[in-house]
Amino acid sequence: MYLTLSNLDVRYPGQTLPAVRGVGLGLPAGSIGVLIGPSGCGKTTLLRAVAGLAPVERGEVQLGGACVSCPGHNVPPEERRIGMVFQDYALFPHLSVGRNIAFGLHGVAQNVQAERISEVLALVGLPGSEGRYPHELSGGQQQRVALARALAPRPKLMLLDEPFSNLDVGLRERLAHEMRGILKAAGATALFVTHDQLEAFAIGDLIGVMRDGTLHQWDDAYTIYHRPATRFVANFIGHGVFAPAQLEQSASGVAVRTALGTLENLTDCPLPSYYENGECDVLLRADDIVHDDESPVQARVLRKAFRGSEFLYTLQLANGQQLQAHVPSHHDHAVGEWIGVRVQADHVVTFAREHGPAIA
Ligand SMILES: Nc1ncnc2c1ncn2[C@@H]1O[C@H](COP(=O)(O)OP(=O)(O)OP(=O)(O)O)[C@@H](O)[C@H]1O
Repeated sequence: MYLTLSNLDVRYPGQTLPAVRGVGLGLPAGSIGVLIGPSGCGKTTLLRAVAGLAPVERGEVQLGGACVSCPGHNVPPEERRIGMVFQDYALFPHLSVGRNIAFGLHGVAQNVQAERISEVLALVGLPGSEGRYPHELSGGQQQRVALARALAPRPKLMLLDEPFSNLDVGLRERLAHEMRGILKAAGATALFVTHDQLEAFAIGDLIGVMRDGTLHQWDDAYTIYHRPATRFVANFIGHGVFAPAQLEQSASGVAVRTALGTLENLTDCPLPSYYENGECDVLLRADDIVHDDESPVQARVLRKAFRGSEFLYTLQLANGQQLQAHVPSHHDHAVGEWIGVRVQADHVVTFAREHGPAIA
């Protein structure tokens, strides 16, 4: 691993509880990790701790095989060789683009500096922009200059904290893809903070879902979505419901009985063999529920949200259980109508029964 965090606690002075607690993760060289979670869960604090800008109380930060924050040993932020990009661009308005980028290259011979500036400007898709000024650039262009400036000194690690949050939605989505391409072309290892899950999926090789200072899961996007480690992750990412289910032994192993039929471990997602009284909740994602006129199971349309290519239907079974389903938008059913549904899930994920919110 290129960046390793072990059992990290970060506590601000005067606070009784650490803002980050017991966080461990590993980021391979050249990979992009994304931290996502509700406001105040500690994403920025974790990023700042990696940079050496927030007080680590316990645990370790290793970067490129060397310890930068360990008990009794703390490398100062300016010696960690970390590049940072924040939401507010932070370009110097009175300096040209070239001079802004040169700022991170002090001590470098002028001709080498000029070469590197033109190289990183080309990398971020703004070749030849050395002489322009920040006020002559759009928000997205300014953010790309900020990225070029952070990349110019060839940092060991890039930290990006909600770099698109000041941009409008369409631009954010495009820039998220561009940003991934740029970081990959630069061979950078990066840790990125966002609260937008589509942005996280677009950018991250690995995604960390945080809550209340703890890291609930650190995995690739597919695993986070299809095999959430906790109810919180299941709830926070994507749409779906927790449906009451009963664990039972079947001829081929363990299965769960639900109001929509019995589900077995269909692929590589083993079902636990025990829950108290066999009672559990199964996660049914909106894309696990298929609209099928032939199905004997009927559900009533409670709500519908048009999403272009599909509707997100909120449905209710005769027993009152709610479901959500993504249905191609040419199946335009009215609220109150009964439609046939069945489960088509490749992953069966269960959690201990909890009488919390039914909609994930
Ligand atoms: N300098 C500080 N001193 C004391 N407490 C702080 C400080 N900075 C942040 N906190 C607290 O630490 C917790 C985590 O904050 P942090 O900014 O890391 O969360 P976040 O997940 O990045 O939130 P957001 O998505 O809103 O930016 C919050 O409870 C916050 O109030």
